[in-house]
Parts: sequence; C-alpha cells; structure tokens
Amino acid sequence: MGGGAEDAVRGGLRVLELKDVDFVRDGKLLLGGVSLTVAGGERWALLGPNGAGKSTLLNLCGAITHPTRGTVEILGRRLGTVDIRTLRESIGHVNPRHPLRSPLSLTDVVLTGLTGTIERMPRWEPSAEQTARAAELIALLGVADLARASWTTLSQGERGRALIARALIPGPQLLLLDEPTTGLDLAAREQLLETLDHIHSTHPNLASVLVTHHLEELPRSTTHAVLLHNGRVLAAGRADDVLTTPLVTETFAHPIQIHRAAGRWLATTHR
Ligand SMILES: Nc1ncnc2c1ncn2[C@@H]1O[C@H](COP(=O)(O)OP(=O)(O)OP(=O)(O)O)[C@@H](O)[C@H]1O
Repeated sequence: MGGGAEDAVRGGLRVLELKDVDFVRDGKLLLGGVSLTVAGGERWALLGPNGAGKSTLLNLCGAITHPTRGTVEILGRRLGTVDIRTLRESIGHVNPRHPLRSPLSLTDVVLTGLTGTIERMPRWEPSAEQTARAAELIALLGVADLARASWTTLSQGERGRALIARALIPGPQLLLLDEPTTGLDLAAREQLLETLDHIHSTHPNLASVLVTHHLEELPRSTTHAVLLHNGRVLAAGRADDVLTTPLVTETFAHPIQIHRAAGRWLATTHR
C-alpha cells in the first residue's frame, strides 16, 4: 500500500469512513443512513440484535460489497474508485465460517493470508521471512504446538486463532472480526479475549471492528462501540458513552442492565 495511507494510520487518522450509507438488497433497505469513522488504533465493537445488519455493515468495511448510496472510504480510498483487491490487502477479515475443507496444516492456513486464497496457491512458496513471520504470529496466538496439525482436526477455538494469525500476516491496517468467540467454551473464550488484548499492545496502530451480540464477548481493550438496530446506527462513539443501560436497552428492545467488572462489560435483564 502507498505511504500516504500508512502515514494517515500512524497519525491516528481515518482507517474507515462511511458517510450516509444505504444498502439495499432485493428491494429491502438493510442499512439506512449509516455514518461511521474509525481511526488508526481504535478497537470498535459492533453490536445489535439478530438481523440488525451487522454482517452487512462488516462486509462494506471489508470491501466485500459496495454501498447502494453514500460513500465508504477505506484507508483514504473510496470504494468504487479503486481496485478492490489492492484494498483488501490492507484488511484482515476473520470469518469464523472459513470455507476450507482440505487438510492443510495450521501453518499453511496462516500462509494463505499472504495470497488471499482459501487453498495454497499452486507453485507458490513462502520466503524464509514469510515462514518466520507465520511462526511468530502462530506463537502470538498461542497455537505453536499445533503448527503442523491438520485444519480438519483443529477445534473451533484453535481454528479461530489460526484465522486471526492468517488475517494478521499481510500486516493489515484494519482487522475485522465477525463473532470470533461464537461456539467457544468459557476458558477458550476468555483466552481468546486476552489474546485480542495482547494484539492490541503488539499492534498499537491496528484498527479493529468486532461484531458480537454479547457484551461479555468484548475484550477489555475495546475503545469504541456502535449500536445497530434495524439497519440504523442508534449510537456510535466511545465505549463508555455508548454501552449504557438506556442505549443497549433501546438497541435490543429489551430491558437490559449494563454492569462493569474488571474492565469488562456484562448485560443482564433489568428488574
Ligand atoms: N441478500 C439479501 N437479500 C435480502 N435480505 C438480506 C440479504 N442478506 C441479508 N439480508 C437480510 O438483512 C438483514 C441483516 O442481515 P445481517 O446478516 O447483516 O444481520 P446481522 O445483524 O449480522 O444478524 P445476525 O446477528 O443474525 O448474524 C436480515 O434481515 C437479513 O435477513
């Protein structure tokens, strides 16, 4: 990517800027009037009930889809005016439903992050530096013991960690995480959240957007939050201003009480 965009990120400037975005599919307005600005180093949580439009919004942020109306700028480049493949190299997108079926090793899965493919590219070989980088990230994600294990034998938690290493290997400016703790047991969830906090300290300029339904699944390092309801942004800004009892109650259309404990968030029904 160009130096201009890198400089922008280093300066804490805009990684993502959505302005008045509408997204229509099959005549249905899935997102309406969405505006959002994410700066380098910010860790966003994207919350909302089922069908609110979270994945739709994440796909726009990941240059997977284009807005019907309004503008999406990623690292200063406007969707629709730039080569989407170049843009995607700056974005690490973690999809827990990774469609890999073959028995690649965990290391090979991480290396596919460099080619942006699901399978290993035929005749493509990583450099010694790229192999070393993969090993470093695999260790950072806490799965070094499984580096040679086959994808098909990995647990959901181990796959999730491999996919985060895969997303980080090209050195993205933006990390998108779609429900990364879904299906994990309590210990695996807690360990993954700690790992995400750790990545925050090892990659301080990286911006991230994490989608979840559950406040308990937010890492401590979360700095900002956006609440989505029926395809519209109900609130967006600093996590402490947005993850409040009245705003979360309105978002989920249910009386919810927000609690804070040890830097984390917890939601219970308000009685
Ligand atoms: N291609 C499509 N055509 C029509 N409607 C769609 C299409 N894709 C998604 N939708 C609808 O758009 C709405 C938002 O979907 P989306 O997957 O973004 O929600 P979400 O907030 O991620 O939901 P969940 O929490 O259940 O994953 C849903 O009502 C869904 O049924």
